[in-house]
Amino acid sequence: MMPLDGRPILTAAAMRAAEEQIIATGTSVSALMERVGAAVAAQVRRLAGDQEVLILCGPGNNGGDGYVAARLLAAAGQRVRVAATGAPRSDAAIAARHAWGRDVEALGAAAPAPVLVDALFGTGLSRGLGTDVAGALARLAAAAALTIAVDLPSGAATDDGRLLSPVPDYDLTLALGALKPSHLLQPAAARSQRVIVLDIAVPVASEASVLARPRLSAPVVDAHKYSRGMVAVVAGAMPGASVLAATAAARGGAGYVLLLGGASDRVPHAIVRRRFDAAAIADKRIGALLVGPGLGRDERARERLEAALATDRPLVIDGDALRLLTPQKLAARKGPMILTPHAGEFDALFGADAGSKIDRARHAAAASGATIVFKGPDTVITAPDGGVVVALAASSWLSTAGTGDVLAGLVAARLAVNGSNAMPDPLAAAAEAVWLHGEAARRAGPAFIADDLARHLPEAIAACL
Ligand SMILES: NC(=O)C1=CN([C@@H]2O[C@H](COP(=O)(O)OP(=O)(O)OC[C@H]3O[C@@H](n4cnc5c(N)ncnc54)[C@H](OP(=O)(O)O)[C@@H]3O)[C@@H](O)[C@H]2O)[C@@H](O)CC1
Ligand SMILES: Nc1ncnc2c1ncn2[C@@H]1O[C@H](COP(=O)(O)OP(=O)(O)O)[C@@H](O)[C@H]1O
Ligand SMILES: [K+]
Repeated sequence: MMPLDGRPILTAAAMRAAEEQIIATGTSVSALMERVGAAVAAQVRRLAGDQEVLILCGPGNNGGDGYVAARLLAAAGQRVRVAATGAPRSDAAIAARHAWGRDVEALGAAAPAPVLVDALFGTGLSRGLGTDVAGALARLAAAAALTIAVDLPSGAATDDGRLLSPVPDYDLTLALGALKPSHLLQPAAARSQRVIVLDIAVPVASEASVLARPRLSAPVVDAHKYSRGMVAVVAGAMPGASVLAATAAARGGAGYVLLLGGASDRVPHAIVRRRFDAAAIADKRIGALLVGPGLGRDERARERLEAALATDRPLVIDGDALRLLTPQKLAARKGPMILTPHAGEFDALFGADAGSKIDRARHAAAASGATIVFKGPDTVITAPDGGVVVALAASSWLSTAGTGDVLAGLVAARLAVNGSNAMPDPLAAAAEAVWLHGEAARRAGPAFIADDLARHLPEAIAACL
């Protein structure tokens, strides 16, 4: 099965536009539905074996896909029943219902089957399911051994990961033609164990794609410690955080890591310690200057942040520093910047507006001129020029103190390494860091602490060489 890495992510409107393009070139909606139904039926047949299949059909084209799949499964000898919310409404779904030609049970009265296929609602869902429909779906899903959603779990909005009504757990979602934001954004993404994209020969393109394993290279043959990429980490009130970040920067591929102004004595010997002063952070060899982890929010923190902003060095801004800034102030600064907020820091800096995590991160990048790593179980990376990368769910064991400091150090390392070869590409650097962070967490297994994570970074890098 094709991996999801690097695949485009389309909103409901973009998917509809792609479908309309195909329809405009002479493919009918029914022909497209036949293609979808066949692809769905093939997956169901592969997984169901000789178990009975119950397909739930809604009123729109998602339901139409269900009727087509039912007909093709029955023709192939599969035991299959159909239950529906009512009569189909779209022309293509009406035709598909007619072609099925067999009994259609009322959803509320339908008996369960071991394999449940949800073709109730897809990208056309406009509100939560009624309580009767949601209740029947929950009952039938709970009684099934295998649950499969066609395009999207019914009740999940397409574009922002919201659940408009209660959504049961699915073993598999068959995304039609392309991934939609809710296949990656929480809480909707967590409703399905797996997602497979079915190719329905609709050409799809998008500025947004799934985070892919980066291709990295070993240092060039004549590399030296400064040419490899130099990171300077500004320390502050909580020295442990800056040590975690500096350690991650060193293990994340930087050739030289400076820790400026830290009070901790438990620092790896490879990390060079210096007093913090304006001259130290203006060093032209610094490929990325990190400010924020453990910085504090006192007067000294403000001074250090101001000094960092005043340099022309590529900047990574995390943690406390994000609480001391405004988007306008960032927009006024020249030079590459990457911000790594979690949800609380994001809301404080950019406002707790409504909208999808992707749209909010996109607006934040445009408003600040910085690349944004909007962290969480569904990390979204956006660049001011519109590029968007969304990470697949990483290990939930990352929800432990200090892993954000590790990520910030890693982002700085990748920015410095990336900038030592060419013009820095902050989006690529941030994407590399998020991927390596997730991979290190996967390799660290359960119940790791942030200190352990940095130790797994070299293995994660090795997987990209
Ligand atoms: N477009 C194409 O060419 C192709 C699309 N394909 C497939 O179609 C899917 C999109 O189809 P779709 O646009 O018909 O929407 P769909 O998700 O079936 O539901 C819309 C219907 O439900 C209704 N409705 C909405 N919410 C409701 C609620 N809570 N409770 C009750 N009713 C509700 C809504 O009416 P409303 O009441 O909102 O006016 C409307 O009648 C897509 O996911 C893919 O599976 C493929 O076959 C390839 C070709
Ligand atoms: N449930 C989760 N699943 C996957 N990744 C998570 C989860 N919770 C947190 N993370 C990741 O762990 C890191 C936590 O960062 P942050 O909240 O800044 O923590 P801290 O400030 O303690 O270092 C981020 O990279 C975030 O994306
Ligand atoms: K569905």
